Amino acid sequence: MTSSPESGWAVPADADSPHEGGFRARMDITTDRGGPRYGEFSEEIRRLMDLARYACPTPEITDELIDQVRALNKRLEDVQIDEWRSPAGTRIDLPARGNITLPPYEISEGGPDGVVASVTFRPFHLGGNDAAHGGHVAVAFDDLGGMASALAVQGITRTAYLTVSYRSLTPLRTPLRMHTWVENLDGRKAFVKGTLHDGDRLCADLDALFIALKPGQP
Ligand SMILES: CCCCC/C=C\C/C=C\C/C=C\C/C=C\CCCC(=O)SCCNC(=O)CCNC(=O)[C@H](O)C(C)(C)COP(=O)(O)OP(=O)(O)OC[C@H]1O[C@@H](n2cnc3c(N)ncnc32)[C@H](O)[C@@H]1OP(=O)(O)O
Repeated sequence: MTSSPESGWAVPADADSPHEGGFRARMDITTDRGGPRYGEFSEEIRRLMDLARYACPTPEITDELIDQVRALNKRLEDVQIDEWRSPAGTRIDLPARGNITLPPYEISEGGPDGVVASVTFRPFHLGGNDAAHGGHVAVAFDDLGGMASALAVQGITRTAYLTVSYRSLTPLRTPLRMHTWVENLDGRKAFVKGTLHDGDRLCADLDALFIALKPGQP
């Protein structure tokens, strides 16, 4: 029997939710949701994705894995909550705020000169030829560009456009340096630039516009 893909999806926000338009009425930045070992849990999920990406199981092992993953999914279905209160995305003590859907990064600088982070694309971010998928590079730029603009406007911003130029292959399994900064702030518009380097080699650069949301703006 296959499980429905919708089961356990999208828990709607309730009356206690801090959600208000595109803003978080309360910035619920946490370091304790999911417990002290939540980072280890996230890392095991990434490892699962890495191993699954390159696995070639026998039909018998596929049968066995389906049962095991279904049991894990059933356990996770029991602890679903809305996006505003899940540890993934709000655990600022963990790589990429604990958000397992982002390429894991660790921020070393964040301020008026923008954001500097070490980003490591994992085996599951493979595009081809042992290099990162360009879409995943754009995801990292979107998040860290969004962070640079949020710092500059002191509020939540949304991507209006995002252009990535791929200058050379982006390696997997290698700590890379991503820098994003606001080049020009014009009212609600934050024009953001960014670079991604492997040592001295430029892998990609960013040209993006982020717009500060108005209070209550959906
Ligand atoms: C819970 C706590 C978590 C803890 C977090 C800890 C710290 C948090 C800190 C920071 C956050 C961290 C990271 C950030 C994370 C993620 C970033 C990812 C962001 C995204 O991934 S987000 C999804 C993709 N994104 C969309 O889904 C956008 C869909 N879209 C819209 O929502 C609207 O379209 C919007 C809002 C963009 C604008 O709409 P609007 O109505 O507000 O404004 P309007 O249209 O009037 O534009 C105002 C001025 O921008 C110009 N303008 C607009 N668009 C333009 C374009 N494309 N090109 C050139 N100019 C443009 C206009 O021409 C005008 O210019 P002017 O004022 O000069 O006339």
